[in-house]
Amino acid sequence: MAIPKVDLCRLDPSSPGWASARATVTVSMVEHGCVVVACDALGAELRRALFERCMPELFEFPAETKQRNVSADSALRGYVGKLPGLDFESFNVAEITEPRSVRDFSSIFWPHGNPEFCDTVISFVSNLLELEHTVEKMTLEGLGVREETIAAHRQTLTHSLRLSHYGVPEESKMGVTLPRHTDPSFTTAIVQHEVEGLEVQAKDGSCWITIPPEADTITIIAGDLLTVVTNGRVPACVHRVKTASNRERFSVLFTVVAKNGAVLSAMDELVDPDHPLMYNPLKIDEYMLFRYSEEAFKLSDPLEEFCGVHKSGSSTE
Ligand SMILES: O=C(O)CCC(=O)C(=O)O
Ligand SMILES: [Fe+2]
Repeated sequence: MAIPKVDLCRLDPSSPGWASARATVTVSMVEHGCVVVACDALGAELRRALFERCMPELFEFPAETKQRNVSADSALRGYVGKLPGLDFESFNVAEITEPRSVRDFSSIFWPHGNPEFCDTVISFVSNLLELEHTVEKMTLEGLGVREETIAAHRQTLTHSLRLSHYGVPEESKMGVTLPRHTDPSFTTAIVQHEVEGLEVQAKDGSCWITIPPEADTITIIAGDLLTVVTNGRVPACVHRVKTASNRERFSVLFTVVAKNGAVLSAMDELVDPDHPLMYNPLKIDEYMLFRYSEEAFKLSDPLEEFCGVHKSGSSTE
């Protein structure tokens, strides 16, 4: 099984192909909780600058330097070092659409500046922001959400960047370098480069579907927060990283998350007698604390446990 690829190259709402692309994006998001798009968001030169120069240089710095990528909000939004049994490390930079955030991050490593790094990341972010807007608009419009609701939803969003490095997988782990999970985001755009890894679980849980690292494609997966606002129409994508070819791997992720203090609830258009409310309103600060707790790590569906109507309905009766 493969996830079909949707061509969004040179497409805007006035293009003749918009409506059919929108329908395909919506079906893929509803069926798989993800969509693979062919797009011109990343040219060959931007890709090379990012993956062949910026990423290797960044991960070569010593651990003491890397650990200076922290966040005022929460340690979870900074550098995640190698955990026992997991040769995975990652930087997370919050509020990435602010050029100041890119410069502050780069100055940890290059106190005298690194214009190539900053320009590469700023171009990447601006292109991915546009792509993410398009996919979000298509998905929500395709589900029948009104323009005003989409505009109000945008006010709750902020964006972050995740730069990840995976070492050669241990033999005992069968190539799995990041175990099965969903993301606590609205959406995550995942850019792979040359080395395979991303796999999404089929809706019925029967198999893992490999997303090949093709140069012109970007995968956008739905996280828990999109499930809440779409009242369960878009399932959070269950995914993992498995590099069967046992190679080192880099990936870059552009993540759409909720602003601190946001309270998310299902969009009005998506709740009706045929689609009763599935999730109670979710306070993002509380959810993030819960998601990174030891308790939540053990759960197969932390969102349902946290705010599922079915679950809390039965416990408060
Ligand atoms: O590297 C990838 O392809 C996906 C990483 C991922 O799922 C994550 O960091 O949450
Ligand atoms: Fe993920």
